[in-house]
Amino acid sequence: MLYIVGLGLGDEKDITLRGLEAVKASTKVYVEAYTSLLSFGLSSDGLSKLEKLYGKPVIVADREMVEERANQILSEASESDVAFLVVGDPFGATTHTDLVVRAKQLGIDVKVIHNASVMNAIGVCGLQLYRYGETVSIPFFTETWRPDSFYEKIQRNRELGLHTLCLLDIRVKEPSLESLCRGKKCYEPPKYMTIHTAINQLLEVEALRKGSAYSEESKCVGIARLGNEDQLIATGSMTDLLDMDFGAPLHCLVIVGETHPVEKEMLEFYKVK
Ligand SMILES: C[S@@+](CC[C@H](N)C(=O)[O-])C[C@H]1O[C@@H](n2cnc3c(N)ncnc32)[C@H](O)[C@@H]1O
Repeated sequence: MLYIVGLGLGDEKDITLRGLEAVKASTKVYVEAYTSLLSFGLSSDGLSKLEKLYGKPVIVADREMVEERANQILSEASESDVAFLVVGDPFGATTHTDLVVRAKQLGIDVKVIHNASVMNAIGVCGLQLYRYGETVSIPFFTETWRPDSFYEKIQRNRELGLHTLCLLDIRVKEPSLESLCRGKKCYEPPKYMTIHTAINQLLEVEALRKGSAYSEESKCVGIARLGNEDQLIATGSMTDLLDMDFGAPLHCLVIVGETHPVEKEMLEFYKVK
């Protein structure tokens, strides 16, 4: 059996009882660490906390292992129970459907155990799922690479009066991730896009494209460390949010479309000023 287990967004305690049972029953445990990272995954004792709770070793599966060595994981799962842990939900934003399809094609039983995900950002600020358009990703700009395909998507959403959830880039220079999790010296720490950087990039693209998709005055919701004890939600114009310090990662941003009166009332609770 291949168990694909969501770990949730907070810390090691957010695994469900069902998920923990699956881990305990498994002979091998992998943790996928490239679509998102938990705060405990970043600390030097991050992995050992998991290993202590599960009572067994945990293998960090970086992007290369998941994409290129999936066969190894699948062949192990064809012989015994294997747990593949995913921060958030296995099908939240970056999905693991490929692994599920391949396992099913090989006749391996698959059980997915869900958990909270970045998709909870949709409702946490009081906006309604029905009123969201396409989600976008904002990649880090470099001197020579400034991709802006998110612009048309946001523009379309805004024309329809819909909200846009923006997921912000995480850059992990592998193989630093494993060494980071194991508390060894890490030559290049992962880079997480902040709400601040995302808004600056969004405004830069608007200034170039001049399509009036949004402006400095557009209402947004900044969400930091969703699902953690110190989660922070703040709503205001892009300029208001640029003046705020949202603190430690992870961050995401919602560009607000037209609001229902109840959504408006909810947003008032998170107003910056
Ligand atoms: C690919 S998605 C995460 C997928 C993950 N499997 C899940 O279900 O949540 C990664 C992006 O979501 C956002 N994100 C993830 N966790 C977050 C959190 N706890 N608080 C705020 N944003 C978060 C960040 O913008 C991050 O770069």
